[in-house]
Amino acid sequence: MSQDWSPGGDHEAFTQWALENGVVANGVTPARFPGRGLGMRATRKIKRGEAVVQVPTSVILTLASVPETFRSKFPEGTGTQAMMAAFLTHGDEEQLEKYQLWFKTWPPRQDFEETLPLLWPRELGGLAWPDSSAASNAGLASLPNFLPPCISGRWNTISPGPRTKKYESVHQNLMAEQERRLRKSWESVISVLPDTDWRSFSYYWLILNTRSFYWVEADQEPPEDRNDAMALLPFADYFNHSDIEVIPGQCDVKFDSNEYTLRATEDYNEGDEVYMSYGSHPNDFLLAEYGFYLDKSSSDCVYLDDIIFRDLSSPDKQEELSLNQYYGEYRVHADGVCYRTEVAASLVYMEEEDWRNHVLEGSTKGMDVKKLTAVIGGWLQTYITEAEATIKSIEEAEETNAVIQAHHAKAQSLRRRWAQIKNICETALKEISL
Ligand SMILES: C[S@@+](CC[C@H](N)C(=O)[O-])C[C@H]1O[C@@H](n2cnc3c(N)ncnc32)[C@H](O)[C@@H]1O
Repeated sequence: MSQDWSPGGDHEAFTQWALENGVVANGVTPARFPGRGLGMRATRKIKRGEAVVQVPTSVILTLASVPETFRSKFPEGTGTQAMMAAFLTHGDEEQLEKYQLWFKTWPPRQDFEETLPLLWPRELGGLAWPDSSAASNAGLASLPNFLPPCISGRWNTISPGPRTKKYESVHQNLMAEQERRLRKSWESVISVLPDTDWRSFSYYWLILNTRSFYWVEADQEPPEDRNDAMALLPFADYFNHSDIEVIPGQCDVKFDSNEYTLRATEDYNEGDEVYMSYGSHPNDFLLAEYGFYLDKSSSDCVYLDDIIFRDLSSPDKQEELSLNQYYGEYRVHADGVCYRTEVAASLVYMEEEDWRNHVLEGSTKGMDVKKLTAVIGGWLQTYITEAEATIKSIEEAEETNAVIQAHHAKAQSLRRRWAQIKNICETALKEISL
């Protein structure tokens, strides 16, 4: 009789294929974990640092696996993800034959539609795509915003402060960046292969987004855009994420021209789920990019930039922050706010000259802890008010809106995420008030 964690026939057949093709599984096997799909289960005690999976480069799927005759159709500068997703959509059966058992283990498109906000209905913050009933995203701004601001860039209770400078942020306004990347890939592919099917292409693009590993060919320099350094690794793509702290110098993943090696970053007992860390990502990033978030995570945080720039809206003050390398990326963790946030808060109440001397030379003239706490406390309270208003509006929509009712699990997931956000801000508020 099969146990409840048993992965099922397709996964067993694929595992057999992987082992026959040189993949080494050292104490781990694919298994089902409720709420996480497939993952890796320890078949014995595992010690931190042990190599648990090794994948030979002969079976990994990289841009180099895409035949030159296919790649050469695309203009220079076309992204790796776009070309690989196009190959998976169009590549001839013979070329892809050897991977068929692997492809059967991947989640269906329906799973992405359930879990990834960018494919959700517009009422829940999703976007218009070529297969949507809505032709464009016009009118989105008039709907209530249920997604966290780090994902949607939108707020219900405030207008974000202006940004007079550009800066790179990996964890804010996530959906706009995802949309930009996916649309760019789509446009470059249909310009070359106009008969490409959107649903297949976007499926493989999302498979690459959620299952790929960092990879650079042995003889090549790392590309400027990290997204161009990707490969799909059969079998290794079963690992689920946990917020494990990777000890510096003890890499959990390593590759060379022969193989990709994944090491355990913790001790495990037989029957435990063995995780890998996808990176120190806040929950909003995990939700937007991977379609899940963690109940507890020391990497979780939210950003105050939109709130802070309301109080520091003048171009002069923004110039001051920028010149001193303190422009943007203002984080709140449950244990308080980051130093950048404190520096920005000081600029609200200090004379500019005192602030500059403080930032550049450590002068304490003009500093006032009470005023600092009041400014930061006000910012955190603004976020808490937003969380409370959004939770209320999700609850109301669950009573009154048929679309939200039909997508109850998604609405509940957002409601729980907003409760986490409120808790982060409240805990941080207590910390700074001590
Ligand atoms: C690399 S795959 C891992 C294998 C995947 N669970 C499966 O069933 O094929 C990444 C995807 O697994 C899921 N996932 C990873 N870690 C998770 C976690 N801690 N909790 C819930 N889902 C998780 C998410 O759907 C994510 O997009």
